[in-house]
Amino acid sequence: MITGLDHIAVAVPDLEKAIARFMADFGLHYDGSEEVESAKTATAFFPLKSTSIELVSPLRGEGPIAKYLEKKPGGLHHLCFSTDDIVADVARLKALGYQFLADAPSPGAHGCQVIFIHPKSCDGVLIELSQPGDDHH
Ligand SMILES: CC[C@H](C(=O)O)C(=O)SCCNC(=O)CCNC(=O)[C@H](O)C(C)(C)COP(=O)(O)OP(=O)(O)OC[C@H]1O[C@@H](n2cnc3c(N)ncnc32)[C@H](O)[C@@H]1OP(=O)(O)O
Ligand SMILES: [Co+2]
Repeated sequence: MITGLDHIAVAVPDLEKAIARFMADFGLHYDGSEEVESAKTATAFFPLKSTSIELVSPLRGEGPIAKYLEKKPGGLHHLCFSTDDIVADVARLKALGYQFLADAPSPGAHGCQVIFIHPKSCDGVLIELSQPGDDHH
């Protein structure tokens, strides 16, 4: 079931510039970057008490964030909820009529299994569900 808010994602055109901004201007702890090949997205995380800010950026100019940035200079991109049983939550939400953007969870950052719900299923907000991998502490 949903156990918490895993992260809020901000789409940025220039990941390095945004990392420097969140470190220098907002004093957040930069926890490293990760290029998620399967999602064609470059990510950088700034853990906060019990959640994180995730920066998401095109990977080599490609991926869903590239498309998103064609229309907007950047912005709040998605909410990600942590779950301790992503398969059960997908089945439950599908039965409630939510449209998922994939048939099954796929690898996300930090070895998590993730899946997305179409914005039109949730008042225009893109929702991600994320289940930590086995080695997640
Ligand atoms: C998984 C690695 C990492 C992690 O946390 O571990 C990440 O979070 S990676 C993040 C990037 N990956 C994704 O976003 C995957 C899911 N996203 C998608 O499949 C697409 O971006 C999708 C389906 C949300 C939109 O696809 P696309 O842009 O090709 O379609 P449209 O432009 O036609 O958009 C359809 C409709 O949705 C609105 N839209 C698009 N993006 C968002 C958004 N982030 N939040 C809210 N609404 C969004 C768009 O404006 C269109 O609305 P309409 O009214 O029809 O114009
Ligand atoms: Co995310």
